[in-house]
Amino acid sequence: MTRPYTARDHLPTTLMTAAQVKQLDQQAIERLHGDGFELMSRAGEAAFACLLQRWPDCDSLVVVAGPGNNGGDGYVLAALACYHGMHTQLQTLGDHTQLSDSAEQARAMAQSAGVDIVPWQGLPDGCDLVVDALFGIGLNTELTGDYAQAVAAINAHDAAVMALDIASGLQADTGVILGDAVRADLTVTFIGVKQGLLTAAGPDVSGDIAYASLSIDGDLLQPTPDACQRISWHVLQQQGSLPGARRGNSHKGEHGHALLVGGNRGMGGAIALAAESCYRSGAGLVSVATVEGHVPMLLSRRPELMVQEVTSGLALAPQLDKATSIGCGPGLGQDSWGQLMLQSVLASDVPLVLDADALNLLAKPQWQTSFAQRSVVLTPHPGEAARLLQVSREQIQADRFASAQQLAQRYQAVVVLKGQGTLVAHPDGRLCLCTDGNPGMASGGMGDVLTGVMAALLAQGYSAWQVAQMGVCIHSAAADLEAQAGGERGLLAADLMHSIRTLVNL
Ligand SMILES: NC(=O)C1=CN([C@@H]2O[C@H](COP(=O)(O)OP(=O)(O)OC[C@H]3O[C@@H](n4cnc5c(N)ncnc54)[C@H](OP(=O)(O)O)[C@@H]3O)[C@@H](O)[C@H]2O)[C@H](O)CC1
Ligand SMILES: [K+]
Repeated sequence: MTRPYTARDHLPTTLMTAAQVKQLDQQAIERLHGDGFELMSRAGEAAFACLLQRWPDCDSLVVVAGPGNNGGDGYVLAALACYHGMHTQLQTLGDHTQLSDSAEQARAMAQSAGVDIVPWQGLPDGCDLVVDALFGIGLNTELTGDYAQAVAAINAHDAAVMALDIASGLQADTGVILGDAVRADLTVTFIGVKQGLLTAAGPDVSGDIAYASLSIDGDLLQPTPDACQRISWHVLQQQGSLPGARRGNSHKGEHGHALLVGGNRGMGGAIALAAESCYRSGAGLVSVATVEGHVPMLLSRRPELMVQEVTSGLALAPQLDKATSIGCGPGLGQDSWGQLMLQSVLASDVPLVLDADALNLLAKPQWQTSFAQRSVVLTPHPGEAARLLQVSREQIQADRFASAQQLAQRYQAVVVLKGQGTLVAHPDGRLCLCTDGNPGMASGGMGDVLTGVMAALLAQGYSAWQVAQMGVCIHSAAADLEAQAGGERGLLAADLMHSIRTLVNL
């Protein structure tokens, strides 16, 4: 059994915004007695080392350098490539007479190394590698004019692409693309891993990510309380934060009793998936409250389940009394039955995970509530999040970090904002980003499986904050293991069950 470990697991667990990195840049430069060129040289050297490791046979490259210090990094790298005997051309965009002192020194270094420095003229055929030194964390508006043309030319060229610090066009804080963005095979990011590399469009354009601290003093790299933390199954396992194997003398009563509410007419599969993943995640007992007609299907699939056909909120009450956690939403529907079920669930104080139609009902004005005194996890995808905040899906995705935090604040619950680079937000402002997961998860039922995992962990007594992090990482890591075994396309929600069981025991 391979343990989940992705290419992102070698990255630091503290993620940063552009402002936080800029502040570190300045502090580091102060400690270098104002010598910004020293730091820029280290950036160019680190990037060149990654180039040699990734493309040892690279013989010719074109560096596309912008008007700022990202361009400065490019000049340093070009000089090193030239010293190394590579055929090196550097094409400049923007007014190079406006270069900072550090970048001016780097330009002089490239000139003395014999780099062929010319204004932007398009990319020659036959070069092995294009280095994107157009923009880094100073990008502040959409790319236009020559910059947009250069990005399009880089993306159209058949050479490999290495981005310095961040793919140009990608917004460092949100992972949103400003107009267009370079699509890199490798991004070498400096000093701090920008949070935008790992969510929204970041993973689509960054390629593999290498991190270089530039040997700045360790005390500068200590995580700040408001920094977003990177999590994964591997990270949680290293921290000893996963359930792990059970003690010998335990019995089912100790592992909680989860109640799953949903499976309206025509949606029995959703609650079946949630119920099975709940058992597979270690719940001692799992009950299901659903509509008439689903009992045979559920019991034939999972005879261990206790299934009740519930027709009213009153009939749900005995189930609620016995439960140590509730998962409400998979296949719930928004008709009168679904509303009756949600009404009873909200009236209870049992730890709760809400998903799918439970969230869509909660978003309606007449359902508005908050959960300050209850252990609750909400698990919206961007569309459900948009309804919960009465904004558009585009607005949610425009700044996923802010959206997740707004939701947590608004509902006083832990929020899982699903999607590429799933985010976990706490009402007190804490924020995590999960780097496990893959596009194969965009298939029906994956959210139902996650609800079951979370209901099981809540039933076992973990806090909502622990449950959200563990649940997301176990669920995504299981999907990674299944995708590695059989491919992302055609990955089905039910495929995760075996790996979920394995990952809660490792
Ligand atoms: N010594 C250091 O600080 C180190 C920095 N590193 C590298 O530097 C970049 C950050 O460099 P910076 O100069 O702040 O900005 P950029 O190079 O990313 O951008 C250049 C300037 O371009 C302007 N800009 C922004 N957006 C656009 C746009 N859409 N179109 C045209 N021009 C744009 C902007 O200037 P303004 O005057 O408009 O603000 C930018 O300043 C960092 O990413 C690292 O690569 C070293 O790595 C470490 C040392
Ligand atoms: K760049």
